[in-house]
Amino acid sequence: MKTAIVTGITGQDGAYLSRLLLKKGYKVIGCIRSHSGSNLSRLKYLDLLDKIELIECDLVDMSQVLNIISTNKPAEIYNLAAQSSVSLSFQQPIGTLEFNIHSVLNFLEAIRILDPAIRFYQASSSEMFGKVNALPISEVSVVHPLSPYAISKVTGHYICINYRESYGLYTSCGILFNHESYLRGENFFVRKLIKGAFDILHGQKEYLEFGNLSIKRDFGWSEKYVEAMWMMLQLDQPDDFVICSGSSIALNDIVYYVFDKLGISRELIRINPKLFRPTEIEDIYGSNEKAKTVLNWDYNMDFFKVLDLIIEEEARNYGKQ
Ligand SMILES: C[C@H]1O[C@H](OP(=O)(O)OP(=O)(O)OC[C@H]2O[C@@H](n3cnc4c(=O)[nH]c(N)nc43)[C@H](O)[C@@H]2O)[C@@H](O)[C@@H](O)C1=O
Repeated sequence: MKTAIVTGITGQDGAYLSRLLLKKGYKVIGCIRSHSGSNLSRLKYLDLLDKIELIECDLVDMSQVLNIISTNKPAEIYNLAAQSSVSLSFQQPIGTLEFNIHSVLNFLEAIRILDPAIRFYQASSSEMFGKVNALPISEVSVVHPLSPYAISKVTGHYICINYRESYGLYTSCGILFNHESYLRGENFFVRKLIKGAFDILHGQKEYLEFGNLSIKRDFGWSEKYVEAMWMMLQLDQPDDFVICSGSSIALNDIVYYVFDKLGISRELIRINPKLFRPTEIEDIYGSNEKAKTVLNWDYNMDFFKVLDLIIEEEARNYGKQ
């Protein structure tokens, strides 16, 4: 039985990836910040809590990273832990950069010292390409980060490439575009919209406030995206892959779709300039050609279908949690 360590296991992707790894017969070890302070609701929702092992580990503390690897001897490590909010990174640039960079570096140093055969997956991000100069984005597009979060992801990405090229480590980076589900945190746009719309339906909110809705993003379905993470680490050679749907949608159209579908008046959509970010990507979408041909990953979900699925799940669970 192979052991996989998953950092960020309490998040949307961590929960779905753990479920996938368990189905494939792995022993799954999750790194958490602390037993008392971690939000285990997603793992509980997917009924994974008694099937995985959770270990407290401060990922910016090298000795703890060395310890978790030497004790558990993983074959694969999936590094999903991060301060993942672009918006928060503008308020907490130092904390974001420190955590998102040092955690990667600690893992790769620990792997280099303890067992260079361990395969490492890094969660890179489409945000790395912020100031877009050509679309669609591919694995060789020029990076130009527009936020502290994006800078931290560019740095983590290149640390992985450098450890691959300099030390021969097996490091693969998944460059994931926005991907959503019912398990997405409520501070992210799509879940905020759908949960908020149900709050309006149930009389808990009078209206919803958003930032800039005139921009476009490439959105997909989280459960399919985590499959690509696992597929990457099964290749003979490490490599980097863009994981995306291949087209972008205007945020306005997403909001209208959800409000219209639930029969909520569009007049209850408010724009609050305070929610605008200092810098914003106007339009971005990627090419998943390499993932489809080299990885054999398939993706053909229309994002409005994804919205339908999240709405159905919200409807089933609203008020229960
Ligand atoms: C690929 C990337 O994907 C995610 O980052 P994100 O794109 O910042 O995600 P989000 O859902 O917060 O924003 C999506 C868009 O929606 C706009 N927007 C408008 N109005 C509101 C609003 O009211 N709230 C939020 N959150 N966003 C809003 C916002 O300005 C942005 O353009 C993370 O997983 C990240 O870790 C990652 O790597």
